[in-house]
Amino acid sequence: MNTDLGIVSYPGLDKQATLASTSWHLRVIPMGNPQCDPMSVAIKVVHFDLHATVVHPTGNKQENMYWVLISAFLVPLLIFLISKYRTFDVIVTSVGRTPNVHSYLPWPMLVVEFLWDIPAFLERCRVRYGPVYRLRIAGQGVVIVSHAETIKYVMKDPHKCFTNNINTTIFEGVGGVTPYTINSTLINNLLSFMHKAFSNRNIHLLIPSFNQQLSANIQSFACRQTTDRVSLVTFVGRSLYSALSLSFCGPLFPTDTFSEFMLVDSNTLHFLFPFWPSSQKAYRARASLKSKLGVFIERVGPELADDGESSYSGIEILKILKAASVPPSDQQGVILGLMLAMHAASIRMTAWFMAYILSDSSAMTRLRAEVDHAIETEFGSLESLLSAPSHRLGSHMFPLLESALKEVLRLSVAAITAREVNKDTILTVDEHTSFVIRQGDYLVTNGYTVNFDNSIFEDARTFRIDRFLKTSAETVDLPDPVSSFGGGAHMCKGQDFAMYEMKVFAITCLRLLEIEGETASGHICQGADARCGR
Ligand code: HEM
Repeated sequence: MNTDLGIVSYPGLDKQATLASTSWHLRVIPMGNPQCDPMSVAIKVVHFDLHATVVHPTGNKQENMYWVLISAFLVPLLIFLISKYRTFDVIVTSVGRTPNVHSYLPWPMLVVEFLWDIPAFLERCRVRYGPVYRLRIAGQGVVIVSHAETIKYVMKDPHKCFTNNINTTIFEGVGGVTPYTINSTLINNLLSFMHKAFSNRNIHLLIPSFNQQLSANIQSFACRQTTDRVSLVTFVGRSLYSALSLSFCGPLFPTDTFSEFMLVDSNTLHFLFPFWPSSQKAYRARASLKSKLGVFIERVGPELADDGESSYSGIEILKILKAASVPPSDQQGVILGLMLAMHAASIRMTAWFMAYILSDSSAMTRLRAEVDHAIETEFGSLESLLSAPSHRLGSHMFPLLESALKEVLRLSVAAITAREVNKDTILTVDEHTSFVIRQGDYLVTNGYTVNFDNSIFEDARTFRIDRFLKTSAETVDLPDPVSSFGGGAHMCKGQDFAMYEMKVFAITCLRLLEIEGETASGHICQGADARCGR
């Protein structure tokens, strides 16, 4: 059961099947770091359990017991009953109409089945109904599209038939902003500000402080004078979260909000389906996080009154909100919504990257060789790499790393997004097949099918570090339309920075730390064969 539903970072079933079957230890040993006492750090163990951590990154024992009971008895029973008594019919078979997924059981059952395992549900329906089909949930029509070219068309939206309500849903539904406080003009202003701040042209303003914070955070994990175990997501997430928050919002930002943030992110969908059992936990985390953001906004008050441009983009965003008369309590919700975009996918994708290379010792060795070679021949030291312009970390310098990151994104990114249909339109799948899509329906693109399609990607379910490596000096672009960063007007506004930060995290770890996967029994894994905990 997967409850880790980040907005754009849903870890799919396939990775759990291949990587999550055991509990692992990650031994982190700083290499030649004069600030660390090698005797004390060599025994330190950072523990992560891919299944329990990435899928259930947080939660206390009582709540887990609750889930165990539900998982063990009620839910299997429910699923059994659904599959036994529910009949699926293709209601309309005439050309031009979408096949309807029809159930005689009430729609909440469909929602439970959907939330239970989204990729598996979508794949089951695709096999049964084809690349375009329609569900009804609480009276709302939802059309699912699982065809590469059609997804591309929806993202590009050349005839302006689809409206993207996701940002409003996130600000209001997840951030808790009062409905109608923010309009589409304000949202567009915020998005274009984010686009500018995180574009290749401007990230040089962000990266000196980000890189300094990040390498300090990574080293401080390795130098901890304790044998406490932390999860892989925590190791990656805390390091990235505080580095980006401080360089984006300034030194007054409350970095002690990481746990609350992760809880909110993991339960994103539960804000939209409040009946889900863990929703209350998410609501409490959100209240605590927003109250700390409220204190932060109060403390930066004098900076907001300053007419000059702040060196922190987060402060400029608060100025935009203030100028639009958004009340302080709603400013907290907007900031929370933007934080989800900034951190959620990057943290989880970087954690998956670490998990994949820890599972594949030859991939780790090749990456380390590439990093060492670049540092020794081109930069001289890690410090000078970290202060170099971002374009110097491009695919020409780190072709294997770039390919590895693209492969991790292909396998791990949530390839599902939604649009509202604002006028009747025809979706064409091929020259013989097209479907009428009705105004008022929601259209959901299912990119999982495309990412795991063997006719597009050979042996699509396997992690291949050099899949996107054409020659030693060149990487291949992800085949259209499988962009992990979306497409069209709503393409990810932080994609340049996202690639950069994942690279910097990987390079810093590969250069500074000796990292080994180790099974729970203490046996050090030697590549893919060892990863099932034998
Ligand atoms: C590996 C990391 C990331 C991935 C895989 C990712 C992926 C995506 C995707 C697929 C979308 C489009 C959703 C849609 O079309 O409905 C999106 C939107 C967005 N992303 Fe990212 N993202 C990442 C990191 C970031 C970062 C670091 C930022 C920081 C600014 C960011 C900011 C945004 C924003 C503001 C949007 C909304 C764009 C709009 O609606 O116009 N993302 N992201």
